[in-house]
Amino acid sequence: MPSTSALSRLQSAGLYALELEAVSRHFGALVALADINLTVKAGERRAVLGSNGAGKTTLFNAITGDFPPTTGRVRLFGEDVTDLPVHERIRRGLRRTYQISLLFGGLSVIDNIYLACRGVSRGRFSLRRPRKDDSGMEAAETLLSAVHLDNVRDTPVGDLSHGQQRQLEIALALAGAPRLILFDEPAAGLSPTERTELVEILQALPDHIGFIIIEHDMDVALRVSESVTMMHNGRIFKEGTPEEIENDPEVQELYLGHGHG
Ligand SMILES: Nc1ncnc2c1ncn2[C@@H]1O[C@H](COP(=O)(O)OP(=O)(O)OP(=O)(O)O)[C@@H](O)[C@H]1O
Repeated sequence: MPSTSALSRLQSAGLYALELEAVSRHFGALVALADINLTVKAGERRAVLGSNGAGKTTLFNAITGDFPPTTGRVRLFGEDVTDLPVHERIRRGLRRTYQISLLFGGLSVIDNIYLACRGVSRGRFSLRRPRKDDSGMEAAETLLSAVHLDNVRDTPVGDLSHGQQRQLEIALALAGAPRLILFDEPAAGLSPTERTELVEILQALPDHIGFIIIEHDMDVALRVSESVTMMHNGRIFKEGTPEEIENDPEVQELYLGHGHG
């Protein structure tokens, strides 16, 4: 993983983690994304906001390749990945979390993280129980702490609270060497205390890991991001700093005034 000084070199060299050029996505006659131009710098933390149906998840699907764009180009770290499958984008450091849980409920917390670490490593996979000095296990222990789950290390995932499961999903997204993570509504269904913990976890991520967060909770979204993209009807409606977006009268009229967050 690059260090912080490597990050500043990348940024001063003008390297973008993500560049979307005239990206659109149609579902039959429905235009879910229309002519999206978006750049995210290496290490940048960006919130994507917008009301239901604005196109936020479709945007994530276009970036990951789950649903490739109908037109337009997607570049990751300077490389055109528009025609590459999902796993090739993962190899290049892209990760995502989903609104629905994809955890192995019968396995322990540490085993879920270990499997994620092994899944993205290039070594041979073994069904034997890992040794303590297994490098995948060391990485898993580090991620366990990063998401504040040390106290439930050996607990079956099915016995975790909803909030702990969301924290575990973040650990899985951190497996390997992520450079850009897409978080899809990580605060959904969390209690106020769990939201505070989520903010702490996201704020403490290493500087070189950039992320884009879709989040209806404005407080969470604005506290963890340095830039904000507002979407409306499949288009980018506004971009700015969290302060600019929060104080923008049009944003307030369109979004904040309608009971979101
Ligand atoms: N697989 C699909 N097939 C058909 N229409 C789809 C599909 N996925 C999304 N859409 C439509 O595209 C539009 C954008 O949906 P999208 O899920 O991206 O919005 P969103 O901003 O993520 O909303 P939410 O906040 O509710 O998750 C909506 O009109 C939705 O119904």
